[in-house]
Amino acid sequence: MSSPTPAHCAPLHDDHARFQTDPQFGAAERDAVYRAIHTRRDVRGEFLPDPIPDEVLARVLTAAHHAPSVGFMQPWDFIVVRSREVRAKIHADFLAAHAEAEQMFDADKRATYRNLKLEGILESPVNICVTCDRSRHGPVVIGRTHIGAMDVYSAVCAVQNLWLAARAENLGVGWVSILHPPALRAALGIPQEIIPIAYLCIGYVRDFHARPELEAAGWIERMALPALLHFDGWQGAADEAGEGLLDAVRAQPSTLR
Ligand SMILES: Cc1cc2c(cc1C)N(C[C@H](O)[C@H](O)[C@H](O)COP(=O)(O)O)c1[nH]c(=O)[nH]c(=O)c1N2
Repeated sequence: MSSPTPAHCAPLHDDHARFQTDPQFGAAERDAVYRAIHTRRDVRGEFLPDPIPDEVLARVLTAAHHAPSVGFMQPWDFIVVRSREVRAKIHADFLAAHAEAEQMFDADKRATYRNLKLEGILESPVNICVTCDRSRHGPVVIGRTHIGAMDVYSAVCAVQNLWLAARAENLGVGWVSILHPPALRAALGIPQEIIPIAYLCIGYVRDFHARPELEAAGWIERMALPALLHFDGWQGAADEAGEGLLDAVRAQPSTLR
């Protein structure tokens, strides 16, 4: 199953045109992007074992690689993990970390926490570890001169691109962070100077949940966006323009609230 070069890429690669020749999104394209954003889910328990075709995974990884990055640093690497043996090591570490994590919550929440499905390391056919090379392109990076964590934030942008592209490919992704970093490093042979950013499980799914699973489980609800909007400063109240924006936010479909 080969796919043609996407139309929006062709002019750039063929003529090295300076500007995009077809820059405007139509309504259907816009809606497709929002659909990917709003229907993306963190997938844990719904994975199917079906293999992911190489060309599909290649598109998803290419999307990740086209994320924004500070100073165009592209600090990421992607470790594609298919080996059951390697995944089993990481899963064993998850079980240990998960048991420790349970004890960190208040006693009345422990039983709920214990019963949450929080990973699909063995059920998903592919795991991907996204890393950050903090020294890539040397010590001084445009945009990271005063806020050192910008390289890490850039690697997270790659994760989000991957997650959304995967959704558009009908692939589920689950981020697993209940792991001991030294164990993850050891299982994957990650050098000391490289930071593991995200351990992701990826695969086709039986279903995508309609809502975040933590919300459905009564753990935490989605917060109301108007309560998170500030105007001209943390303490700022909405003026007339602000009220207009708040009304527009409140008019968003109720299914998104
Ligand atoms: C940095 C980071 C780390 C984690 C997560 C996310 C992010 C951004 N999430 C997924 C998280 O629980 C989920 O995104 C929210 O609950 C919202 O649900 P949806 O992603 O909208 O389905 C996550 N989920 C999980 O089951 N185990 C985990 O260890 C983690 N870790």
